[in-house]
Amino acid sequence: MSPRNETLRPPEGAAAPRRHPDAPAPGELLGSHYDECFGCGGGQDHGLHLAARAGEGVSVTAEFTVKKAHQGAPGLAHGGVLATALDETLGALSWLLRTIAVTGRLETDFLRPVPVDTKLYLDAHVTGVDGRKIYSTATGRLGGPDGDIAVRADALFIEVKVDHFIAHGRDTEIKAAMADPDQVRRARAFEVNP
Ligand SMILES: CCCCCCCC/C=C\CCCCCCCC(=O)SCCNC(=O)CCNC(=O)[C@H](O)C(C)(C)COP(=O)(O)OP(=O)(O)OC[C@H]1O[C@@H](n2cnc3c(N)ncnc32)[C@H](O)[C@@H]1OP(=O)(O)O
Repeated sequence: MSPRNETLRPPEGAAAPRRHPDAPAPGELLGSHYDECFGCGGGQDHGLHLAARAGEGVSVTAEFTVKKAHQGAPGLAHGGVLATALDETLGALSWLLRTIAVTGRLETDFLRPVPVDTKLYLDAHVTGVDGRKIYSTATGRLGGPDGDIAVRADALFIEVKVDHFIAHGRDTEIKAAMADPDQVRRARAFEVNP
């Protein structure tokens, strides 16, 4: 499905996505980029605990089970939580590019309601790269990786350096992250030239 919004379509001359030679192998679990991340971190009780795996090329798959804490309407997932699942899955593509990137735009289509306790099967891939701009798309399906599409998104991520987080993050958390060798290792795993 091609993006409905022109600004999310890779422009003429954009480069084809290129998997970094040191990217995790297809099938490898990517792990969390930050333990306190609401999308993928183990340290957030009500977080999504989304688990992503490297796919072929510049693609990932991920799974997320909707919990009681994620409701909007009775027994149904909140749309913002579903958008977060898509955002997090798209963010995981950074591991394959070995580029740190943040979401600039995220356009989400909600096609079916998603009940509590449902497992959402997500996949995402990069569609093109234009300088710092990374174009990508994701879907979330019900029942299995080939099930009906419940949600989909097109996105534009923008490449940033670690300095982006150091400049904008709250001091307490940045200091703690910088003092944690495991966190520094994870940040470096995203960057070709840290
Ligand atoms: C050692 C300790 C340190 C810790 C390290 C931790 C490691 C963590 C590792 C990995 C983290 C990954 C986390 C993933 C989590 C999931 C994803 C999220 O939810 S991310 C959060 C939500 N997003 C934001 O908070 C962005 C907020 N926005 C910004 O900060 C800026 O706007 C930013 C960086 C996106 C761009 O600002 P500019 O000043 O750098 O660059 P400009 O010139 O404005 O944009 C560059 C190009 O992109 C276009 N652009 C930018 N934003 C756009 C937009 N919204 N729509 C269309 N185009 C846009 C511009 O038009 C420009 O294009 P032209 O080069 O002129 O062609």
